[in-house]
Amino acid sequence: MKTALTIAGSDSGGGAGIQADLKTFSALGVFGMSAITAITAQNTVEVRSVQNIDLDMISDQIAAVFDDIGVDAVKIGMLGTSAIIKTVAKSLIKYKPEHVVLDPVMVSKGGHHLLERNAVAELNEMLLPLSSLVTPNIPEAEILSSRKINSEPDMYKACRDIMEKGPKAVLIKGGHLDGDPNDLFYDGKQFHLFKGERVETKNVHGTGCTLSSAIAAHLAKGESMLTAIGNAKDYITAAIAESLDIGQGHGPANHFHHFYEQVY
Ligand SMILES: Nc1ncnc2c1ncn2[C@@H]1O[C@H](COP(=O)(O)OP(=O)(O)OP(=O)(O)O)[C@@H](O)[C@H]1O
Ligand SMILES: Cc1ncc(CO)c(N)n1
Repeated sequence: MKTALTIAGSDSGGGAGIQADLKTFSALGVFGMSAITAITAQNTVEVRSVQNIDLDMISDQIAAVFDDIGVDAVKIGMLGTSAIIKTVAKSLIKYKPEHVVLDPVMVSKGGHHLLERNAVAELNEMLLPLSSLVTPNIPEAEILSSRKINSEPDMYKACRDIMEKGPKAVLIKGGHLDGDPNDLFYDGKQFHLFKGERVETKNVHGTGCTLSSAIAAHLAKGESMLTAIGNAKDYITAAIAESLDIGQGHGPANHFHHFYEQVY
């Protein structure tokens, strides 16, 4: 069986972070493993508190998985601090996984900072060069490219800027712009626009986590980058279309709607 490792934060509410990633891996038939970087007390409304995990514990979790089981693809989510970024970068340099999908998580939907503001330099310098694909949303792409993004043409310019930081490819998610949520891919040679159709719902908690872990799962199964992204885009669109109206805020994407239909 193919395996995927998520290096990310825990969301007690189950909609984002490690929990979203493991649900996605399972739904796509890949064996999911985790290295937890931080624990958040979180629900559909807010992040109440955050506890970062000790650096040694983070690198031990990663080493335990690589030394024994092996990893076909890595997904990286919330990293919290520049010290955690450095720790994860060191592990990636040691184990050299073939596929690394980096979701540069910075701020939660409710506005809570999940990455120290001064850690962006480390993200750029240490992790982007180790990534097969980096998947910023619009605000994250603005920070990584130091450029305002108000339209699709701006996304093309930001893709070029972000590629200069050294990832093998970039996918800017268009969900935060008006209109249909189209995501723009660039690998330094070709652009590809992955077109979406906007689902009118507030239940979009964890959609970025889900998209990046779905890409990692499809890469783990041996698909090419463009095929993996296309399949992951179909997966997140269906998971948003069937998203769950639980909690008072942004409800989560639904990974198992076929199964849930039977048990409602
Ligand atoms: N309302 C929507 N309908 C359909 N697709 C959407 C919608 N909103 C976002 N998407 C798509 O979902 C994926 C995730 O994008 P989004 O911009 O929501 O990520 P994000 O902001 O990083 O999410 P989060 O921080 O909650 O994890 C992208 O493919 C995007 O185009
Ligand atoms: C733990 C965690 N990771 C990522 C996100 C994405 O917004 C979140 N809300 N929480």
